[in-house]
Amino acid sequence: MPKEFVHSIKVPRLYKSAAKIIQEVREKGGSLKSLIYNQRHPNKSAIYSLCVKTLQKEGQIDNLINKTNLLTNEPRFDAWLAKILITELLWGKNALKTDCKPIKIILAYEQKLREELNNIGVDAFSTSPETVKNARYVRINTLLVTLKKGISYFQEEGWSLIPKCSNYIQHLNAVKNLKKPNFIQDFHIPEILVFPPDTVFYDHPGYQNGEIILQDKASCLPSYLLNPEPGSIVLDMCAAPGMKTSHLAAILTNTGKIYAVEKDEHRYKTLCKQIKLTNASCVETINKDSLTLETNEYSKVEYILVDPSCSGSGMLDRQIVYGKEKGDPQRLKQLQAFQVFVLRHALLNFPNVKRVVYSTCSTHCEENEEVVDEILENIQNAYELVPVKKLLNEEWLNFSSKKYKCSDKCLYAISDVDMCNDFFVAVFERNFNVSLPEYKPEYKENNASNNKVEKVQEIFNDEKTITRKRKKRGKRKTNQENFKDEEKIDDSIKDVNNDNDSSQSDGDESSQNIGDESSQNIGDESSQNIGNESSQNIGDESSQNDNNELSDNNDNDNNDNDNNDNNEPVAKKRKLKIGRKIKPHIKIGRSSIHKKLKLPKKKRKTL
Ligand SMILES: C[S@@+](CC[C@H](N)C(=O)[O-])C[C@H]1O[C@@H](n2cnc3c(N)ncnc32)[C@H](O)[C@@H]1O
Repeated sequence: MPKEFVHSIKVPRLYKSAAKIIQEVREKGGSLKSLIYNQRHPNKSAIYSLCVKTLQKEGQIDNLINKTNLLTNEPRFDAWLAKILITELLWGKNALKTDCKPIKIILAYEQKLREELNNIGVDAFSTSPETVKNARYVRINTLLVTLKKGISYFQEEGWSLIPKCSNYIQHLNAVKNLKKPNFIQDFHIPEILVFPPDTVFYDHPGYQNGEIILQDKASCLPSYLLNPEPGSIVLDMCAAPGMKTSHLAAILTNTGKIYAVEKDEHRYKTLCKQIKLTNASCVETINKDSLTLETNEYSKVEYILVDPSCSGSGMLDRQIVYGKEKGDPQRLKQLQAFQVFVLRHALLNFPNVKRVVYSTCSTHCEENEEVVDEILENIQNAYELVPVKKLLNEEWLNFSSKKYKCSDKCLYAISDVDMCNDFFVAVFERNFNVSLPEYKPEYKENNASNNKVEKVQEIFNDEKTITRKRKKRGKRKTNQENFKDEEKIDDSIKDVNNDNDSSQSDGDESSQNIGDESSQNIGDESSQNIGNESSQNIGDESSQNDNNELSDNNDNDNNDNDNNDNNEPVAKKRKLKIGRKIKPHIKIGRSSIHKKLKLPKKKRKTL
């Protein structure tokens, strides 16, 4: 081929996509997993491992770029693509084989880069932990397939179920040492199966048709601890993308009712898809701000889940991108104000609620113990904060700090110990002998963000009082008036929420999905994976690329954006053969928790 044609060889799509993604993550704070799922690339796992590796090595790479003057000498070189290609060159296997111009440039710098890398040392400038490796959790969706059948599918695929352990510490050891082909049932939540970290289930037919859900154990704990009895009425106040809602529906065996409320319109659509995919027929989805729910209409609610927007600092995915975050104090205060506000609303405005669970995927006490402490002041004795240790038969290891009023009654999941995401859960139980305290907004003078939320709360309360008075007088608000009220509340709270939503979408189960792949790739196997997958792709993709330039360019344009918080592409309608639908749900032993939570059968009328 004549020389002049060489420059027309395109950069493999894998590298272009990965470069675009890390640019978005760094410049716009985008969620790594969402961005990857929004790609149409056939090998998301390869893109993910390449992006993760690049983000982890970013400090080193920046240093190498400076020392070698790469971008000064090549001013037209895209800096993000340079980072991706350097990663592939230095930490990939047999990488950078294509003859396109950017790759040729990087190869021309290879010797310098390697020399400088030796000078810098391996661990210098590393931005995030490289050893993040959690187990892979699969929740069997008992609304579509029995647990027994779900287990047997994996066994038929060559997996081998190892026996359950007799205590939690033994279980954790078993999970730490889990190697293919072994898997184990979770110690606490029977419908969760635990696989070795380097297991990929994205292409599993059961995942595609909703029979298995890739949900981290930590994210299953809130619904498990809320533990609504079949037939009861549940309110999920912050529902999208619906992982916990669908888990709750499974716990209810699709009996009773779940009101799943989601404020964000886009996320609401994802919620609806997830509910449909998982056959959670007892769920009624509501696209609304749960703070503006007309509580009279939901007066029969017995259980509430409050899983609000949070910093998401406990998510492995975030830790990969940002390292272990200290958290910006001002932002944490804003989040806290919002979290207190929603939780207080749940506890004090639904007269028949028996139990409320509050959860975050945050490691910050500002979003956890401090929220619970503030709430404890408000609720007086109308609720008891239940010691989670007891609910879990003493089989748990990490709890909230004793230096707070909530003491060690709340649960912490700690990734290094519990082999799942970091999570916080508090369980409140109603004491029907004490009437609910009046719901009064507090005004905090020295805290701007709190003021903002308290102001919203005041508006909200004023509106409620007006509504009540109007109702007493037999007057209903016009739709227009209602709309204006919502707007007012919305505007005031917008800033607080906007902040949260980007992070909270990373939050939750995210790690369970691509997260798992990340972990599978990060550790020892990372370089293997990057190497294998990317070099495999170079050839294929560049040839694909040559023919498909348009689709390549439109990578981000025509996406369905089906991803949820976990970045699971939900609602894939393809019906795959595995696992014929099996109607009813098997019985799962939750009686121990029910026994622990001795709830009065008689409900007192309050409010
Ligand atoms: C942490 S995510 C919830 C994850 C969800 N529970 C799950 O397990 O899939 C928080 C969600 O709450 C929503 N949200 C925040 N403020 C809300 C409000 N006032 N009313 C309803 N939804 C809200 C956010 O848009 C976001 O989708």
